[in-house]
Amino acid sequence: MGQIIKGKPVADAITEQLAKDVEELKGKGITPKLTIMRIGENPSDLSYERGALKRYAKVGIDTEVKAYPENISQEEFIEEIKKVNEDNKTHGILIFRPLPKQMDEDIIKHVISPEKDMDCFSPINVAKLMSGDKTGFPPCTPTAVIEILKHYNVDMKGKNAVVIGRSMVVGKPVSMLLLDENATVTICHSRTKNMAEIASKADILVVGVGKAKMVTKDYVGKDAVVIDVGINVDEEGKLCGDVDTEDCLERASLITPVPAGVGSVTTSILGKHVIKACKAQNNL
Ligand SMILES: NC(=O)C1=CN([C@@H]2O[C@H](COP(=O)(O)OP(=O)(O)OC[C@H]3O[C@@H](n4cnc5c(N)ncnc54)[C@H](OP(=O)(O)O)[C@@H]3O)[C@@H](O)[C@H]2O)C=CC1
Ligand SMILES: Nc1nc(=O)c2c([nH]1)NC[C@@H]1CN(c3ccc(C(=O)N[C@@H](CCC(=O)O)C(=O)O)cc3)C=[N+]21
Repeated sequence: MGQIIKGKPVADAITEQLAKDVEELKGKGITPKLTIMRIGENPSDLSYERGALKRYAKVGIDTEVKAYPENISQEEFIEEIKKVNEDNKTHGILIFRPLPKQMDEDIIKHVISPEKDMDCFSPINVAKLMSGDKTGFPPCTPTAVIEILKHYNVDMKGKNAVVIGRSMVVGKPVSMLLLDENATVTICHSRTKNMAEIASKADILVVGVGKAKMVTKDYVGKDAVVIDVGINVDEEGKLCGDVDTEDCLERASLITPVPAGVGSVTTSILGKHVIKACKAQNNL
């Protein structure tokens, strides 16, 4: 019988270090600041925002939310990003994605300043992620996956890692980060054949698909570690992941739950990025 591994202890360990880093910066007269840019009122954006505001109030990271109406034009939004880029008090920027349909992400991604881009939106940070350059900012959720594996002492070196999903938000970046940890990585997607068979060969299975409880025990090899990135709502309106946790527990060794899994670590990684940006911008 496997064990459920929660995100909270991981998030708490990171937050403890964050509080120390903030104190040190404040001793130098610097207050780290994050500006969140949100368009509309998407529930999953609001959930992330709530989590971030709560955590940063505790550690002392100044957090400003700039909320815009759903129908803001691309031109206006670009002007707003430029203003925040130039705001000397702001060290980090988070723009919630996906953006509404009147926006072209392939245009907007070039506007955000790479030094302030906390979630790998800028092509500069994407390139740094691909080349393993540690001066950039990898996206927070994939980084949270790696931090959870490290926290629970899961050895990645030489292990078979299977990632289901290939988006720029979850699947592709988490695959690159696993590769950096010397795992042997296989990426599955909607056209993959025999997916359960491939997945069941994994020592580490990372799932970011967006399909409630899609991953059942036939995807899970004996004693595999399963990381569930999905955030979905089930038939009863409850939050659930992409993994059928109950079903998979009999074969897996460790499984992250949803809620209280990867999502809760994402906000602490974002805080870590803000500190890193703040230090870099102050030549520390
Ligand atoms: N915990 C957190 O902090 C976060 C959680 N999430 C959650 O993670 C999940 C994934 O998000 P995101 O990557 O943005 O989603 P996208 O919809 O952008 O990507 C989904 C990926 O899954 C693949 N896929 C879809 N259906 C299947 C299937 N039946 N079999 C195999 N692969 C499939 C798609 O393949 P193809 O490319 O072929 O279409 C695609 O690569 C969502 O539930 C989202 O809510 C997202 C961000 C943060
Ligand atoms: N550029 C960008 N990057 C993202 O990573 C991104 C995004 N846009 N848009 C929205 C989605 C959603 N998302 C969540 C992150 C954490 C929680 C989280 O902390 N969840 C808590 C519950 C928090 C609560 O609801 O109070 C939990 O799972 O336990 C939720 C959702 C990141 N996303």
